[in-house]
Amino acid sequence: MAMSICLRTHALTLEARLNRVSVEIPAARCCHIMGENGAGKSSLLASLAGLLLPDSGQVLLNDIPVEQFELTELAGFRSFHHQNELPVFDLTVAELLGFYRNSDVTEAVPAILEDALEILHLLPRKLGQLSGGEQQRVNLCRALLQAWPAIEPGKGLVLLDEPLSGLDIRHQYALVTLLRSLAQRGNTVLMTSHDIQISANYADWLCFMKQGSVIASGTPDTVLTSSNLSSTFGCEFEIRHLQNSVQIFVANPTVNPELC
Ligand SMILES: Nc1ncnc2c1ncn2[C@@H]1O[C@H](COP(=O)(O)OP(=O)(O)OP(=O)(O)O)[C@@H](O)[C@H]1O
Repeated sequence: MAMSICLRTHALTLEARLNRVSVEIPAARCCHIMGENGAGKSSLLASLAGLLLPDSGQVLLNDIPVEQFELTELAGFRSFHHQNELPVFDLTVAELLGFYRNSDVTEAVPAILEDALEILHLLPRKLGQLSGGEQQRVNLCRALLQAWPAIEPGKGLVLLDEPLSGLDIRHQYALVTLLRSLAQRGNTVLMTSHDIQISANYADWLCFMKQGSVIASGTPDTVLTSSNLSSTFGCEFEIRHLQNSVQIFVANPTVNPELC
């Protein structure tokens, strides 16, 4: 297997966003970061990408401080997908992807990406005329295409902020299956997620955040507990283990009784 990328942070601190976060993300795994709104997931992801400088602490990428990499060097092997970032101007999908596609990539959309994201039929369309979910798929394709020469042989780092948001259920499952297979090739994949059910079943590694801190991280069989879920999200959960999957039920959602 190609050498894969490992990420580590040491006491990463960013005022009111990250509070001395020390966490290790294993190489060649698909890691899902979970937590309530404002927990610090996007801030951690952007710091790991080398795009957000901490007030103190460090991000190490294969044991090298991330700030020692030139941004152009990072862009060659690291994909970064933000939420809602498609440009508003009047480009077609083909024109946008053309800007980001590395010249080593010969296909308009590599087959493995097309299988999951279904982009080809959208190529002639204007960006401003796409639905929200179509825009999200194009945006994900753009991020992966940019570093595809590194990702294809399993040497990439893929960081995606809420990639499931806006996708229909079929595309959600197609995407998490794609991401798991990219990790199996050797890529290190990290994504934030609000879908506990999908993350419980498709992550190799889970990271739970609360109020700027990582409160648990590890393989699902070690950290996917009702106690960790309850500390992270502030409601009660029941976890049922089936033969090949895990089902999560919210046992006691915290809502205003007057609304029931
Ligand atoms: N650019 C910014 N400047 C200052 N504070 C910010 C900035 N962006 C986010 N924050 C704050 O930092 C904290 C963490 O935000 P972050 O976006 O990392 O959370 P998140 O876990 O990704 O949330 P969500 O699930 O809502 O996307 C929040 O309190 C947020 O209000």
